[in-house]
Amino acid sequence: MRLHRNLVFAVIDTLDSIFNEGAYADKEISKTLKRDARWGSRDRSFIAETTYDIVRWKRLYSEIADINQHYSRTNLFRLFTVWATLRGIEIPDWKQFEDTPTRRIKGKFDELSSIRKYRESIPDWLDQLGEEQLGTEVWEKEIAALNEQAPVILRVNTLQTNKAKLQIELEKEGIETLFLENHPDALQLINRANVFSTKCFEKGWFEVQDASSQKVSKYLAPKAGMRVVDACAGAGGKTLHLASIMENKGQLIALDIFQQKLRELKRRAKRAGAHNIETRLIDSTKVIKKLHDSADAVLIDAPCTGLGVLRRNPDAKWKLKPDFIEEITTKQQDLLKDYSKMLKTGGTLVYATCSILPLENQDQVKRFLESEEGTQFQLAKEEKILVSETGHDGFYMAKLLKK
Ligand SMILES: C[S@@+](CC[C@H](N)C(=O)[O-])C[C@H]1O[C@@H](n2cnc3c(N)ncnc32)[C@H](O)[C@@H]1O
Repeated sequence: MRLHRNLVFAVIDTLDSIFNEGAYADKEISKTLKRDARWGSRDRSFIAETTYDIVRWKRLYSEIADINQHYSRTNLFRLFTVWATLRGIEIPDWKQFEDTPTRRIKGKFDELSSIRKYRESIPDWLDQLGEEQLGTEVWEKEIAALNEQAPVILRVNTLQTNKAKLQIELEKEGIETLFLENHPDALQLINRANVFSTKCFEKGWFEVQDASSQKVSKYLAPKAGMRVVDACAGAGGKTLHLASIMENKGQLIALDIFQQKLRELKRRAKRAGAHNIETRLIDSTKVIKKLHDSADAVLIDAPCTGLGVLRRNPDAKWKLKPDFIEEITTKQQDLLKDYSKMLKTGGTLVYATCSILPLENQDQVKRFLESEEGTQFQLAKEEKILVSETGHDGFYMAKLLKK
């Protein structure tokens, strides 16, 4: 592979924003990809995948390249050199690479590979927490699986089409897919491709959504005609799925504390042809109080560490801080106590996270059931999904019934 100057510079600029300005990798990569309309699909995937790789392996590569914290442009080129050398890519004789030692990279890689925190490129505190929470054997498998690239999975929008038709139409647009066993609405791409530029996407025939995430709305299993609340709806990944399960019938109330996310949800709902969604911004406690004792089903897709989706957001390894764990677990418990009040007697509550840590999952549900607010609920079932066992994102979901 020959390295092209403008693509390598695009990677370095993107890393600079992510490591030095706190930008989110996915957003920064999308921004970079808009920079040059002449870039073809190979160029774009080089930029995206190389950036993600270097973000994912930041600690390991920094240790190999002897970089302590400061990510100057010279140091970013050093990280790039480690990435390229480990892949057997020849380093060009540009002046930016003059100070980047290529000798000993492979030797240092082998040496560091015996130490988990370097091999898996993870901060000490997170490595310890993962081990404490899951046990050594499970954690080792899980963190290794979380460092792999995730497949692209689509959810067919059954309001517009069906899986077989979508597969045929995508094939006509040059995109081959597979059905996934036990995931009735899912199609997995055989090769990565920019699905957002397809006609099928424009027509609202699918959304990109991991297979584990697709299980959450099915877990709630709302019926057409019900009143359903998606309490942490964000930009609506699960709301749109709920609307299609409800066949556009009944009332689906999507809540969030960010107006901007709800605006994006509305835009996506229009494309998907989902007509039964009403968005409401939580700007005071009144919004929730008004809904007390009124819903047949409530989904709390809670904010969390996102440790189950590290394959897609590897920068979370560096952005998460130990203090956040306490903050987020307190918030999750408050959400369970406050938002469960929206359910009617006999209603169904699903609590879900994209985390693999018991302290955000089963421990939260147990604590809730032992609290005053939780006495009216009973646990019907729960499911823990590990990437190492399923190949799909790490998730947790619990179904609770209001007595
Ligand atoms: C895991 S994300 C939701 C993802 C979304 N359900 C989806 O499937 O695309 C959690 C969401 O909770 C929202 N959130 C944070 N605090 C909240 C609160 N107090 N009440 C409601 N939503 C909140 C965040 O803005 C974020 O959109």
